[in-house]
Amino acid sequence: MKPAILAIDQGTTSTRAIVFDGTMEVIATSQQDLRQIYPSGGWVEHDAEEIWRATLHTTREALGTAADKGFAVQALGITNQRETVVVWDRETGEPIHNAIVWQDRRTTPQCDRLRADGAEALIAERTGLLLDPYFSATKVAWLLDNVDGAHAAAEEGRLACGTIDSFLLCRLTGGKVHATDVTNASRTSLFNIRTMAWDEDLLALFGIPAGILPEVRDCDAEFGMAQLAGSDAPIAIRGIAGDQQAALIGQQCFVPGEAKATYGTGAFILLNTGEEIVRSEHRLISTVAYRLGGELAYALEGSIFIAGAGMQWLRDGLGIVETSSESEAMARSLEEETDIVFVPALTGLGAPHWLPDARGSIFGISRSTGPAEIATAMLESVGYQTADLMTAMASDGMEAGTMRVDGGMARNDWMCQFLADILDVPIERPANLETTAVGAAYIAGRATGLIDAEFRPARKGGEAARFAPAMEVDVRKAKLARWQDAIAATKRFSGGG
Ligand SMILES: Nc1ncnc2c1ncn2[C@@H]1O[C@H](COP(=O)(O)OP(=O)(O)O)[C@@H](O)[C@H]1O
Ligand SMILES: O=P(O)(O)OC[C@H](O)CO
Repeated sequence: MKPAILAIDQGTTSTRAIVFDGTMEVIATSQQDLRQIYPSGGWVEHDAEEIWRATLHTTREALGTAADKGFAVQALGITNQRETVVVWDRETGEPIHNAIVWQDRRTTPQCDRLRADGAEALIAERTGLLLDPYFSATKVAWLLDNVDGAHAAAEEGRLACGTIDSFLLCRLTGGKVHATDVTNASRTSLFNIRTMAWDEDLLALFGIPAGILPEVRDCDAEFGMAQLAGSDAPIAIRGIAGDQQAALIGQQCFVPGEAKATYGTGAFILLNTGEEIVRSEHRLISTVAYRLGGELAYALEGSIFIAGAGMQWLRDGLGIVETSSESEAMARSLEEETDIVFVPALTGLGAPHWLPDARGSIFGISRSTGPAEIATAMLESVGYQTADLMTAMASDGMEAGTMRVDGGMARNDWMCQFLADILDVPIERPANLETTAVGAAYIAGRATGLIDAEFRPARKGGEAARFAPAMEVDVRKAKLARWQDAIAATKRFSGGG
């Protein structure tokens, strides 16, 4: 049997298992959608058991296909939606509640209280993050405060908590390993990105007992062995990274100044800043990019909460598009530029605004507005939000000359061209858009010697697509100005500006 590497990519909307060979060629894939649970306005949950079942199902399928093709998986990398938290019983392994998802806004009041108490500066200084319900700490505190007996159980050491990587790792190792990696830890608001350790002052601030937290390891550490159906032997877990950091690795943005943008449920732009923690003056966050082979790198990040999720809402909520991919033909069908502006603040606004209470708006509609105009405005909103982040990065002295894109929504050629036009930079898209899984497999493959550290997988798999800016300057400026007006109006309407 030939050696192979398995990546588990547990995303917001689906769980994927992808098997790669030593040259990062895809051997087998399996994917299962994940149910979104909306118990109340602004609340978003996932069933952690469903995530676990999907992990078992997809890995079994992918390992089976790989075996049929003569491949035996020898290393496993995990990558995951970040910030989403699970609290579980150490004894039984059972979650005490649904996972609270990164998009969930229920802890806005807690964040407001902490801000009023003047905690924001300390949090920013230690973690590189801002005070926002997006990050894990207030979600964990909410679970401990709202599930019967949880606080006492946590104090007595009977509970464990972690991001999705940590929950899956615990399950995959039969409850033996309670750990996470530096990238996921850096998203919690509890991890000091200078000392690279949990921060006691922050734990006290958020009211979280240290005993429930996982041990933090490098991305390419030894994380234990997984016994999976479909594999004769236990598989070494040798890689963990949050999905956006894994995409940065998968796109090989290893040199300071290199950046990528991933368009999935949300959209996340990460720019490698090397050994330096770059502090943004424009409300971007500093985060850990990776620690690989002992080398620590940081990133500057802009986080957009609604990208593909907007298209999902048009499909599942409004029913005005049948499939996400149909939006491309709809945008092409318009005979002239749309001047409709859609501010998709469906779960608040992320960077650079950070307004959890903001809600969406659509400007400029008329009797002739139909599904195609709305879908196009939704696609354009992704470009405008990206432009805001690129402007913020440039103002912080970090200019990206080109942008490497990936994620499910980057399949949309119309949107990639609009990105090139509105950002006025070339857009590069790799042949394999699953760069998140590539990144996770690359970490595990490199750690086990199955792939060479110098190997650059994004260059593989055929020609990457390139989209060159083609929009007239005046059109671009007018469009960006209209977007800024719409943002200002949305902020005013939401009481934030
Ligand atoms: N051709 C397309 N045009 C627009 N949006 C798309 C297209 N294909 C997929 N999407 C959107 O991309 C998202 C899926 O991307 P994916 O990277 O799998 O997300 P995640 O990792 O967040 O679960 C969905 O929100 C979907 O609506
Ligand atoms: O699951 P994705 O790809 O939408 O990524 C979610 C992010 O990690 C949230 O920070």
